[in-house]
Amino acid sequence: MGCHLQLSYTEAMNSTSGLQLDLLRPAEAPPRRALWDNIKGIPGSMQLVDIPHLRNTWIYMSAHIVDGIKFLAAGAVVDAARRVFVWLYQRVKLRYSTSAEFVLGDPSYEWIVLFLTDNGVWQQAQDFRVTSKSSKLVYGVSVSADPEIVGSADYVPTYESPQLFRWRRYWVEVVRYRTQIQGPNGQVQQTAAIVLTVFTRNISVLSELVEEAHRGYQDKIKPFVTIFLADSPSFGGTFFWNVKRKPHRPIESIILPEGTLDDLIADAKRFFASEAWYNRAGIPHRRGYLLYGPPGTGKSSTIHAIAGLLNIEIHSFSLASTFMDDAFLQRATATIPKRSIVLVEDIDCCLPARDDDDDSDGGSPVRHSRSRRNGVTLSGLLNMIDGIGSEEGKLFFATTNYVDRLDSALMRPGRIDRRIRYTLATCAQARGLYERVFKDAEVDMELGSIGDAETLPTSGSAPLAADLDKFNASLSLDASPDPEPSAPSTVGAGVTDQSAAAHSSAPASSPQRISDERLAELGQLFAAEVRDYEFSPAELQGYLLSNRLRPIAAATEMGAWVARQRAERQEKVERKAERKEAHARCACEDGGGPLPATPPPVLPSPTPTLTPALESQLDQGGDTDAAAVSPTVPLAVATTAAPASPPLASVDPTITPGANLDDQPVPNIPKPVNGINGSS
Ligand SMILES: Nc1ncnc2c1ncn2[C@@H]1O[C@H](COP(=O)(O)OP(=O)(O)OP(=O)(O)O)[C@@H](O)[C@H]1O
Repeated sequence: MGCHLQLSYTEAMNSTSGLQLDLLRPAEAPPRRALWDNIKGIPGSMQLVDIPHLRNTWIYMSAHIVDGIKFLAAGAVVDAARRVFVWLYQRVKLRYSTSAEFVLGDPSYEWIVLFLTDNGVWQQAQDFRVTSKSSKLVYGVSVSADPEIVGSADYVPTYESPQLFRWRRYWVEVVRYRTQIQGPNGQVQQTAAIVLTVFTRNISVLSELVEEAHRGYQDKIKPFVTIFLADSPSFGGTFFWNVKRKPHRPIESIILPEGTLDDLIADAKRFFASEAWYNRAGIPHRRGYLLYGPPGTGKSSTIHAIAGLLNIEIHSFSLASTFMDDAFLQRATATIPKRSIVLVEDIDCCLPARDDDDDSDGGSPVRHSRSRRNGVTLSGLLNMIDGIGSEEGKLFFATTNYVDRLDSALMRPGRIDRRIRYTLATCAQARGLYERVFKDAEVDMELGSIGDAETLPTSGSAPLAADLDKFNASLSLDASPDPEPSAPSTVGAGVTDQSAAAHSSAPASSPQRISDERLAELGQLFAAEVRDYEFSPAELQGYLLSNRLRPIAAATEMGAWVARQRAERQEKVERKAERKEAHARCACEDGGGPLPATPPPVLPSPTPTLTPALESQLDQGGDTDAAAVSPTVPLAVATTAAPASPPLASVDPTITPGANLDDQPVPNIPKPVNGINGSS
């Protein structure tokens, strides 16, 4: 058996030589045991060993060993070369390059991503992270030509291996990597960073690159307002600003009493233009505005429109976030770049109400009291507003629905320099809103027809019907041929369907633009149905949008809508009063006392409200009350229907007209009716 093995092995040896030995398959190689037996000469097999065979074996093995050594040497050389190259590369990189890191969450990260996109660097990538887009700014790579699909997702490359590209005459290396960082409470946050290395010793090249990236970013986002939301916890001092973009809001789309916006914009522009003066005078270069009033009156919209007009970014804080605390506010504010808006919406929401103050220790009682929900204190908020981080050309905006909850320390000049009161819509605003929604609207005769049976109220009030008749008589659309007189048909509550007749003679379904005069007339008709300070602009906008394709019906049906709203409000008031009464009855039964008779609730109509003019006088000592610019509103308590206004004292006897608001208790703006005033 052993001999047979040896023989076959010998044959194999004879038939192979040199490099061919390498091709021997393991199956053809002699069993190791046989080789071992040959060499060691185990008794019993000694007689089988012959020298030539042993020599062949040695030749075979030495060939392998030599080959192995060759491979090892080659590997060592390659490895050494690689190490030398890396070493040299690192030296060159260190000596002849400058690097910068851009961390996700920092605004500069956005600049660089966009810069790399514009320079086509991403095009070489093969590995992407896809996120559904929340903004219209495309960072990623365009992958679809379908306009329905384009822009619906972001393709952000995720590769971690270095990429080289040429910028101007320099080579630039880009590496993007993902990492995790751990917060103080053990939370883990995923983050990413981009490292750019420019191969030059001239550091100004890198800063030029960053500046170019910033400029490109600003050009690209010009049509957008960028909003950085501080809505994630910070990790080891790193802040994660969640970035959102909104298209610019045209300033004309904000309908406020005349002069309000112009005044505010002029003030902000003056502020930015007078940095040198601030520095010379030793006054911190910052300015604070408080916009206050019921919900849906345009406070946030104003800020976004101003940010768009001045081309500045908004950094917004939500004080209600559970992770917010004083230290976060301070550090996050310090990261906000110069010439930005710092926005705190609903600034009252994290602070204890004034009523709570009484329980605190004297002096400035709420100064250190903690928010009910998180670690933000009034003291922390004040430091954020006028601390070092806020001094570099920043506009501070705060909004609130509950101005009377704010501490006077917050309202003092230097922190809040101007207060602007927002009210529910006046008739003039209602008209402006109507015209804004339907300006340049193309009206399909069919949809816009005033005589359309489906759009007309079937049981309209007489004044409405009369208005409609009057309006019908003058209704015609620009560029439409004069309607042929036709037999009038009666539709709805006695309204002549002249438009329907016009429709029958007009070319079917040819949208036509409403002329400005007609638009103004329709706007007037619309506004005539509402009272001053009865509905918020947001409510009116909601109604108008639900009739966006029916401008004429929107005007003519407004009366019905208003009637419905009033009925609903009255119903709510009654329900609320019933609940209160039931509650009181229960309490009396529990306590055993007699139940006092309560008069049935009546929805106050008209709703007494402080007019903007009155508010203006109250604010004279303060910097502003922009809503008061309207000189036509008399100093009185506005009533929504009664011709005679109740005396001022009936609203709040503590308010002295013309006095500085800071010297007075904050005026007690009448409680909203059914929550329409926003302060439920
Ligand atoms: N004065 C206004 N002019 C034009 N549109 C307005 C006005 N007020 C409100 N709107 C519209 O109503 C909606 C809500 O407005 P916005 O968010 O600015 O109100 P707000 O006062 O900030 O409300 P809140 O106090 O609830 O935050 C927006 O879509 C805006 O277009």
